[in-house]
Amino acid sequence: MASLFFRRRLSPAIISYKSLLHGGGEFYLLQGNMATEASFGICNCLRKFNSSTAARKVDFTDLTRPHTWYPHARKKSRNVFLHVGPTNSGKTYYALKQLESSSSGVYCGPLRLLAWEVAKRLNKSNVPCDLITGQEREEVEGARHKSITVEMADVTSDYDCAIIDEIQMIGCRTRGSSFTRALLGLAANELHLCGDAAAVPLVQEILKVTGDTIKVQYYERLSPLVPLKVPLGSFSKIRTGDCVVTFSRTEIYKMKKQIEAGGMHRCSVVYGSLPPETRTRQATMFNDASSNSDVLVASDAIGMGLNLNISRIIFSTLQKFDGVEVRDLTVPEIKQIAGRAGRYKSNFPVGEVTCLNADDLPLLHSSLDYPSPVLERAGVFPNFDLLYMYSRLHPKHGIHEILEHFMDNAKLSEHYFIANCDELLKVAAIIDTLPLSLHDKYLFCISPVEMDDDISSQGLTQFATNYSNNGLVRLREIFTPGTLKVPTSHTALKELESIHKVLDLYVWLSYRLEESFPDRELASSQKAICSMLIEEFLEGQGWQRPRTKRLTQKSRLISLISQETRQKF
Ligand SMILES: Nc1ncnc2c1ncn2[C@@H]1O[C@H](COP(=O)(O)OP(=O)(O)OP(=O)(O)O)[C@@H](O)[C@H]1O
Ligand SMILES: [Mg+2]
Repeated sequence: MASLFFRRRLSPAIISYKSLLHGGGEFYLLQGNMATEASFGICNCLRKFNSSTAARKVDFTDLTRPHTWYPHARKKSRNVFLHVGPTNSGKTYYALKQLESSSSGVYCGPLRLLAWEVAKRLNKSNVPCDLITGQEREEVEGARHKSITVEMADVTSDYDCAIIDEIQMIGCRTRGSSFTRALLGLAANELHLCGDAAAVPLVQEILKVTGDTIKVQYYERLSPLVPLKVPLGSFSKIRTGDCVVTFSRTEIYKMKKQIEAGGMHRCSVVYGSLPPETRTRQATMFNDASSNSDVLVASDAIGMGLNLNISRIIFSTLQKFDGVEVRDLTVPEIKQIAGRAGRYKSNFPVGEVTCLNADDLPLLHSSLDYPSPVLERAGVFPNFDLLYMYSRLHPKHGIHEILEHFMDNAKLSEHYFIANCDELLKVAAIIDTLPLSLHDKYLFCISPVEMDDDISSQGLTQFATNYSNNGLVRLREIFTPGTLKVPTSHTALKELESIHKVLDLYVWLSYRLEESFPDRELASSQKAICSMLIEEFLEGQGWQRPRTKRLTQKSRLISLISQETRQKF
């Protein structure tokens, strides 16, 4: 972290000169683990950079050779294994076996929940494994393995073995570039890619220029998935092990209430804006046959790679609002979600899938029969070095203008598209009004903020403003510990979820600007309180409301933590 501060004080000329000399890997600034990957290509540009006329000729928006951005990986001839097949076919299981037997390695997952699951599994198998996500660093003594979210991939370290799970995400509009970065940048002797067969031709094309060897291994489902011919029709037919899928939180709570009103079942809920630790506990409760929750009501937050004890998936709708419009679910989305039913070695060896309404059945059936469309292009995004070098030629441009320029002018090869950065642009528009360095602006832009959530975006604005004014951001300037309460309404619940996001953002920033965001511990303990209060709300939502011993203890714990926190501050 000291290097961050060091770097902020360096003059731009020194940075470019040092990048020139070292050709990448020395500075640690970027997304995830902040590893910069100044490229051979960039280096070639930089060799000319001392001459300003030559610099002006360099086109930093040329992103046609992203494989050259990772000199460390290019020094290796990697053995790449593509494990592809339908859901629940043992792809991740096989790759993890290789990771477990390797001398050092990294698992890169698309979700925090999956990174947690893998770290837990490796540690349980006596393979010490660190957990690293944007907001967590859990280091285990003697660990030579890491389980991380893909954004955290370190492209400057050497690994014996690396896994990128759900590689088809390379085609994702927003996060695809993080998968491309890991694919091109991980310096591993063995690189295992798990996912949908739709990614095979694209990965093969992309890796033609890297000198790696590629083997493709196809997998079959380990247990059957049966599409039902009849719809569920009514919640009175809900059974233990069912998972009802719907896409808005309002609908999730409405359906939970309807199902529980029947008096036969108790529901866990999983959806995107619940704190991840709450999602895991809700899923664990549903998985645990001895708990009183036996039905799951969830959004597509359960859709990727997770192993749940689901017997039957019931789509309440096959449409979702994707932030821009209401649209039909895509074939891969339907398959991913349906694939959560009947997981191999779970309580339900045969999975079933159906819809609530008969009208949706034809689309469900045809989607399950249809192969996922082959991916044609992978996401790519300019790294900080490129943005920075470009900014040196256009010193008056703010980060918004720079990003827009890259979006409009990037040169790409036929296998790539430039990742959508609408969210970054929303932050950039606010951050540009503050007197911050490009690097700091970039950090705030890539931080995990949801700009459409008022509380979350206000939190970010406040953090950035205080940071810019004082260089120091104390959490209690915007948040009074000890004031959190169990929500009594859905509006209050939503507010608490947003407060959790702001605290999560503080923790994220504290890992990157450690001295300026010193209250990580307080933010983490308040985050834990938020999740506990949310869970208490969820427990109180049921058809029975037993004030169990566990609940009372939990309440006591909350008040203890609050007291402790109050004493501390
Ligand atoms: N050979 C095996 N022995 C025991 N359990 C296995 C084996 N193969 C897979 N499993 C178990 O089966 C379940 C599904 O496997 P896995 O998660 O690897 O599937 P996947 O193909 O990666 O699915 P998805 O596409 O949904 O991610 C997991 O719980 C896994 O632990
Ligand atoms: Mg998997």
